[in-house]
Parts: sequence; structure tokens; C-alpha cells
Amino acid sequence: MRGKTVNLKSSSRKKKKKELRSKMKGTLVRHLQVQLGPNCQSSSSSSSSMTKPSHFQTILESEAIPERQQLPFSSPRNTDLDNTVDDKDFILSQDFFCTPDYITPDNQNLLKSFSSNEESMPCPKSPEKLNTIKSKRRRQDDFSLNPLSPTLSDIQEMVEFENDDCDVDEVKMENITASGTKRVQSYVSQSAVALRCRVMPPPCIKNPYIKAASGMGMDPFGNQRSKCADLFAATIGGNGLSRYHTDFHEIEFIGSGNFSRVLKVLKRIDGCLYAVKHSIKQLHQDSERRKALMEVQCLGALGSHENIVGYYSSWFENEQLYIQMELCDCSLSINGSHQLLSETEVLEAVHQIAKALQFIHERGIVHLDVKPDNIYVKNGVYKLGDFGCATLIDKSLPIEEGDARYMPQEVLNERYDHLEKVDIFSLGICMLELIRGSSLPESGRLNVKEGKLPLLPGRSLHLQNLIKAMVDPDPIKRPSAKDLVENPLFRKAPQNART
Ligand SMILES: Nc1ncnc2c1ncn2[C@@H]1O[C@H](COP(=O)(O)OP(=O)(O)OP(=O)(O)O)[C@@H](O)[C@H]1O
Ligand SMILES: [Mg+2]
Repeated sequence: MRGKTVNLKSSSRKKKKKELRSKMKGTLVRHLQVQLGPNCQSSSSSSSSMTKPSHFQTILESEAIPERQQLPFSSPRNTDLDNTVDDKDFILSQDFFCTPDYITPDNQNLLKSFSSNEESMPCPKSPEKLNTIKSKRRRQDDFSLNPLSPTLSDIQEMVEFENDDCDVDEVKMENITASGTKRVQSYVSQSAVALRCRVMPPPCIKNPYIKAASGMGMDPFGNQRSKCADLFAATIGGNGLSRYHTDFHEIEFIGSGNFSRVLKVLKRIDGCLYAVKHSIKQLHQDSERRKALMEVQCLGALGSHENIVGYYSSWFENEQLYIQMELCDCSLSINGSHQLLSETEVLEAVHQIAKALQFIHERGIVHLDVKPDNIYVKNGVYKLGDFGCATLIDKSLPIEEGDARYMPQEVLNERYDHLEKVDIFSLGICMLELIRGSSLPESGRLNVKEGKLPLLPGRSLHLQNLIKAMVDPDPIKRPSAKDLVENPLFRKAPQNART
């Protein structure tokens, strides 16, 4: 029966709810039969001619009887109950209804609206708690699993870190073995349990980067999503519960931009390293949170590509947006401490970022903040990151241009007719700086924006012409990302050149 319960938990709850209820009724009846004896059922059925309470209601009413000693049949038979209980195959009502998975948070408007035609069913208290060896053994079984991962047993090694700043209250679970001796078995993080059962799930939000090709008609949430798009989940973490600290062990600070800090972390449950980026400022306004969310919505809509920094998950905590990403080795920041790239490596980097741009442009998305700081390297593969300014080519979303040093003149003049060519211009400036090995001075930038390219001594004419075309003041004359990817100049660049 327990295995069945676990299976049901993992399946769609809404579909199974009704079926579960009927099973639960039956289960409770059997439970009561075991505890109260067979008379219980006949007495309840005898009242059916009056107000016809359901059998389940009758059972619930019987909760009014506070403790076992008040029941009419605390007979000698009852003293054997604990033993007989061990052999019965049933679920304690409290176990069934009140496990964290079955708690429906208050004020969960979205779920309420989906199940409005279903009767509301309060979580009943257990008719009585059986402090039997069996019930404790079941709990022991439950908690011998890693609370953060029901699939990991305590036999599997858990890595412990000194100076872990995760402030977790721990509860020692005492286990009583069959022989009755007590031993300390495992530790359960209260925060982890509390997170699972008390935190209100965030609403579902329509992703503006996913075009309506799939259609709202196909969308199981329909327009319910926009109705409940108040991002109240931003309060998670305000009460001291931290998903960041529960799920991750912080290793070191990696870097920061104008809006975010990025940290290298180890995910506790899978033992893998990630980068977690979080907004520096608390996002108090719903509008601020929506704007920040656009970065993860874009990453989520794009899906994976070898030349785009991988996205894993995101959440609000303490009114800050956290983004779990693929960890890269470093960025191509010109002022960074890493070695200068050779021409071949620059060509490889530009070629790979052009592939990323082709991928996103084909999906109707533009990055609008392409610059060396936002190009990362991992094992010699170049990846475009920081989608904080990404928007839609069709201008149906607000446009916020990125770093002005890498923006073409038309954007500075607020002309947004060929947004995808903005990314090409920015990549052209990146290429120029990477070839030079230094940032362009302000005067040099102005010249480039006017179409005057500085000479690059010792570089091939092909290379200089390509950069010139990429930074052409007329966006129409700039090559597309696809043109770049197919440019024969890049064929000479070795695949996956190592930095
Ligand atoms: N996935 C990653 N792996 C390794 N380092 C990263 C990663 N993401 C970001 N970084 C580092 O963190 C720095 C800041 O990240 P990011 O550019 O995303 O922040 P930001 O505040 O949005 O920046 P900006 O000021 O450019 O808008 C980067 O320059 C880079 O050094
Ligand atoms: Mg950045």
C-alpha cells in the first residue's frame, strides 16, 4: 500500500484526486475497523436513514471523540490492537492527508480556480495516533531517506562542508528498533521540510518569448495565468527560509555586473558546480520583478545551444531573482586577467558567437548587450551569456539597449528597425577589441560608429573588411548572423580552439 501511495503522489494529483478520495474513504474505514472493531461500520450504516451523512463524514465526526480511552470498546481486545495493527495494510489518515505533498497552501488562488467544482475537503486530524512500533518504523523508513532527495538513502555518502554558512535547524530523529532500543538515525532539515510544505508556489506566468504558435487555446492555464501574475512569490526567503542555502553550497564569488552578483556554487543534491546569479537590488515592485524575469523567460524559451550559457532554474528569494546557470571558466572581458587571444582564437570565438546569434535571431530574439564581458568560455567553447537586455525582434516587447559603448548609432538615436543587426554591430566591436587586445578609446568608438575603422597593422585585408562590414553605420549593409556563420574566413578557424 505504501508503494502505491508513493506512485500516486508522483502522478497527476488533480486527475487522481477523486479516485484517491474514494480510496481514502475505504482506507479510513478499514483503519477505523481495525481500531474500533467491526461494530463501527454497522453503527454508522444504521444512521443512513436519517440525514444520510456519508461514511466519510461519519468517520470525521467520530474525531470528536478525543482519545482512545473514551471509546466504548477499550476492551482487552484493544490491548492487542497494536500488534494486529502491524499486520494491517492501511494508511494512517494523518500520514495520508498531512504529508507535505498533500498540504494545499492557503490563498492558492490558481489551484482553487482550477478545482472550483470539487468539494473542499479539510485536512482531518487523525482519529488517534498510534504510537506503535510499526508506525515509528514507517517514519524511520521515511526519514532514512535524504529529505532533499527521496531517492537517496542514508547509505549513500553525504558530503559535509566545514563552515557551511547554511543556517539550518536540525532535528534529530529518534528511531526505535524492533528490539525497542533507541538510536539516533538521521537528521532532517526543518528548513527543507518547511520549504516543501509551507512556501506558496509561485504563479504561472505567460512567457512572452514563446510565440503563440502553440496558442493560448492549447495552453492548459489559459488566461488564468495573466490573472494571477502578481509575483507574490518574491516574498520567499523573507522568513529566513532560503532555497539558495538549502539547495546550494556557496564556494566563491565570481563576478558582478551593474545589476547582478554571480557566485560559484555546488548543488547539494547532484554534487555539480553551477553559477548562480542574483540581482543586487531587492526588487520591491512587481514591475521590477517582471522586468528581471524577462532574462529567465528568454533563456527558458531559447532552450539549449552549445554557444549559449546553459540555464537550469530560477526563483525569487528575499525579493531578489536567482538564476542557476551553467558554470563557465571565465569571460572574454578585455580588462580581465586572462591571456590575449590569438587571431585564430578570435576568429573561432566570433564564429561561435555568430552561431549563437543565428540561433536566437531565428527564434525572433535579439540579445542587445553583446560585449566581451558577456562572452564566456568553457573548455574552449565560447558562450553568449547575460540575456538581461534580450527582447523580441518584432519590437513587441520593451527595448532596453545594453552597454552604450557597443551600440550602433541608430540605436542611440532610438531607431530600432533592424534590431538583429544591432547584435552584429556589437559583435564587430568585440572582434575589433579582441584583435587589438584592448578596449577602444572613446574617440575611437565615435569614429567606428561613423564608419571610420582604425587600421589593424599585420592583419589580413579579409579580416579588416569583415569587421568593417559588421560595424557599417547602415544596418542593412551589415551581414546577418547566418552570413557570418557561413563566411569562408571562419573556415580557417579550428573547431573548438582552446584558449
Ligand atoms: N555562467 C557564468 N559562469 C561564469 N561566470 C559568470 C557566469 N555568468 C556571469 N559570470 C560572471 O559574472 C559577471 C557578471 O555577470 P552578468 O554579466 O550576467 O551580470 P550583469 O549585472 O547582468 O552584467 P551587466 O552589467 O553586463 O548587465 C560576468 O562578467 C562574468 O564574469
Ligand atoms: Mg554582463
